[in-house]
Amino acid sequence: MRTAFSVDQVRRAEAALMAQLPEGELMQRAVAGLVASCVRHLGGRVYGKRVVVVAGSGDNGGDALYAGARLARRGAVVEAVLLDEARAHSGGLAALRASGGRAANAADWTFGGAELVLDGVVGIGGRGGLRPAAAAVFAQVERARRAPGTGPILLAVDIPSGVDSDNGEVTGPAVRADVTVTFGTHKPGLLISPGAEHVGALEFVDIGLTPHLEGEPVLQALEAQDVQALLPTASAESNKYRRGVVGVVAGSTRYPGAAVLATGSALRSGAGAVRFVGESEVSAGVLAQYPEVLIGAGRVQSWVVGPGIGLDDGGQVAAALAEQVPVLVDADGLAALPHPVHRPHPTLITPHAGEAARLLGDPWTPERVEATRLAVVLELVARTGCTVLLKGSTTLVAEPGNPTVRVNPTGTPALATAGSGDVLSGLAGGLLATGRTAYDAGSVAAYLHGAAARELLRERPGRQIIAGDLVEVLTAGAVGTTPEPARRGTAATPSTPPRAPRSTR
Ligand SMILES: NC(=O)C1=CN([C@@H]2O[C@H](COP(=O)(O)OP(=O)(O)OC[C@H]3O[C@@H](n4cnc5c(N)ncnc54)[C@H](OP(=O)(O)O)[C@@H]3O)[C@@H](O)[C@H]2O)[C@@H](O)CC1
Ligand SMILES: [K+]
Repeated sequence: MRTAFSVDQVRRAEAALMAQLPEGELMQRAVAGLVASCVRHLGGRVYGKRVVVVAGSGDNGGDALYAGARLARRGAVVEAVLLDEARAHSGGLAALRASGGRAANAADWTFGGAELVLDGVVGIGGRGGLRPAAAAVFAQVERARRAPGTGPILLAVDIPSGVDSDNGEVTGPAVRADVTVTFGTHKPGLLISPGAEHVGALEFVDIGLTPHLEGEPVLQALEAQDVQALLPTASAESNKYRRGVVGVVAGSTRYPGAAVLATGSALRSGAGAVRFVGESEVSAGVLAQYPEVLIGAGRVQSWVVGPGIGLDDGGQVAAALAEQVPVLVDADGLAALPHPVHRPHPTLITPHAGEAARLLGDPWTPERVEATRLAVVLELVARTGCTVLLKGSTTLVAEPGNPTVRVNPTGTPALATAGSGDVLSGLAGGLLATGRTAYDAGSVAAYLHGAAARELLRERPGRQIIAGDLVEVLTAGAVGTTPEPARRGTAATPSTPPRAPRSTR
């Protein structure tokens, strides 16, 4: 499980650890890891390489300047761009100069080419977007990166400057890195969109902070082995009723496909059986595709209600909520959700940004939801009393009474396709029938759903995924539970899901 902690938690842990260490030791640990990463990204050869260090006035700038100094000592040609010379990190700047590096003021600087650019403008002390001087520097770097030929690798120190560490919000210009090297713990802003799209490949440097991090993490990201452990296992005495029956109320004559997709993925969720309830024409379509489905009302261990049902004038949502079993409400069903929901059984809702905005009401818009996803998922939990899975590029799952939000690391923009949400609902609803909590069912389903898409993209890069393909590859337990190697992101293609080479925190 990867976890992420707030700036406050990091600051307290840092103070506790620093009290045990000689002055400057912690920063030098961070710098050592940073330099190792720079060397790797320079292809192992530093001598003669041109490195630009963009340094702000805090310790993030200090990290970058010390790294520049070490690279200069190994023969790199290092130029520091200082955003505020008078306030630059004095130790770092002195070290850089002593190692033969040059320093320029941002106002007088023009980019003359480099193999590597370090973003040391701000780290966890940053507030808001890049200020104009820093924005102008990175605009030059961006132009060089977009020009034909090989532009520099842009490596962010701790967090891409302009991204809010605590929540991934980006309220102004922000660095879009190829690589981010983060220290001590992951920060929520590295894992949640839109910030996550600025990170590139995420690398983690252990500086010994972990034992000092107190309180619950802000975020958890399941990893392959966590998902494996949370999946239902069929035992020798399993039968379909023991493994759980999931009831699906989905589709309509207008949207018959939603019924087929949600049922198909529910069948592959690990539940023992799927019961479908819907209009007779729609039921016939489902049965034609999946003869193993039970048709019509009956006992279930969970309900999925909402995908493609259209306007819920028949009280289908209310009827499901009245039963003594876990319920997942999605899509059209969300419009009929009487909230706050008061029931003693797990209730999972799975809105996308538009549905979330509608649930929250004025002045929320889908754009505002996308920009402030962490705050939104927590607000939805508070208002509805449900476990909430907020769909999107970095799907979040939050539950009442738990301060830790789960973020899904396997999402891909390729999942933004019609019917994809219906597949997710069937899968999560099926996991609910097997006895998983709403929190686990939602986060495991999101993981497998994303992993299925990645599987398809691996088979045929660039393919257009259709929801039916996802159903085909979704075999809970078989898909997406093998870790992938870290990949390098680029500015043009937003970050691959963060995967740290060495990481528990
Ligand atoms: N914690 C740890 O365990 C370790 C931490 N380490 C490192 O320390 C970093 C934290 O350093 P930090 O506390 O000095 O803050 P930092 O991020 O450099 O920013 C503060 C400065 O930025 C400025 N500023 C603010 N917003 C701005 C903006 N939008 N645009 C431009 N400027 C802006 C603000 O200026 P002001 O607002 O006063 O004008 C202030 O001067 C951390 O990320 C990591 O890299 C490692 O060395 C070791 C282990
Ligand atoms: K930075």
